[in-house]
Amino acid sequence: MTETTTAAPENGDAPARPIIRLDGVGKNFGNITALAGVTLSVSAGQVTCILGDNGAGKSTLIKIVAGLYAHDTGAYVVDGAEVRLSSPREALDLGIATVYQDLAMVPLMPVWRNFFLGSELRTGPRPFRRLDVRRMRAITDEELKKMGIDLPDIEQPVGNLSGGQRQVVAIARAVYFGARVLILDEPTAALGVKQSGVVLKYIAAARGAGLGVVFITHNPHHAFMVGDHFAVLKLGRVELDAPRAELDLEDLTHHMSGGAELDTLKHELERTESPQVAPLHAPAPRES
Ligand SMILES: Nc1ncnc2c1ncn2[C@@H]1O[C@H](COP(=O)(O)OP(=O)(O)OP(=O)(O)O)[C@@H](O)[C@H]1O
Repeated sequence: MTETTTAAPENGDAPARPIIRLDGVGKNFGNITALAGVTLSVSAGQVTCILGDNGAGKSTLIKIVAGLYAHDTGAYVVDGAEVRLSSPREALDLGIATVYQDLAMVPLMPVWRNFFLGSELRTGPRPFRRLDVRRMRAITDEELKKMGIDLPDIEQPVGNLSGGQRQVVAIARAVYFGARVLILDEPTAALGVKQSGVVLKYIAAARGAGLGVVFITHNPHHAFMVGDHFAVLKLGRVELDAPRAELDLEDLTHHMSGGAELDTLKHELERTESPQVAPLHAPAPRES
């Protein structure tokens, strides 16, 4: 296989204690079971990919991890202690940051302003405190450079950036504000090949900075470029849970494309082609 990968090197060391562990987690909405018995770990310096089709339960899972939903069953463990989060703020305080697809950015505001959105730095004595524009610009510039992101002008509105660049700014922002776990909700879903590559590169950079990354995606190719561990969700359950060493891109694609179901369907179709089914004949020409 010629696929280039940027996965973490396997060094044979015993894995460190995970930052996050879900143990048999379930969530119901009325009589709909969105998740059931989900067990999953996220460790520092590792990219955990969560794949699944529409309705598989990916959003519900990240909303539990991000503190938006409380789980109904099982345990959510952070740094070895069981938690029950009741807001995204609590998740952030534990170092768990989520970058959603819509990114929560203000398109007309400059890049540096979006970088500090909601956590602006201020200067001067009360009650005359004002935004510390100089320091926010300098930090944004420095942090983007640290991640290897080269934007020509951090004064430009964030809406002028490409989708991939905006994702990358959001990743750098989460790293700067102390994330230990970064949850990325389908960051490459709306992007072309080149822009997806840019985002995948910075997912690898976040892992390189020691973060535990949870990468939600529909795309097994993207997952396999950066993933250290893969979980495929199906109808709310973990259908496949494997470290990189135990599978290849073909296995992952097979699982994602409903490979097992397609195999069954193929066999059923073969059986249907039996002699009981009368062959079709062209109607005899009508006599005039
Ligand atoms: N707030 C809700 N109320 C009722 N049912 C819900 C709610 N949120 C999710 N569900 C149901 O739970 C199941 C899992 O949905 P979820 O959105 O987590 O899947 P998903 O994998 O993120 O799908 P997609 O890729 O389409 O976003 C689906 O059957 C969905 O209809």
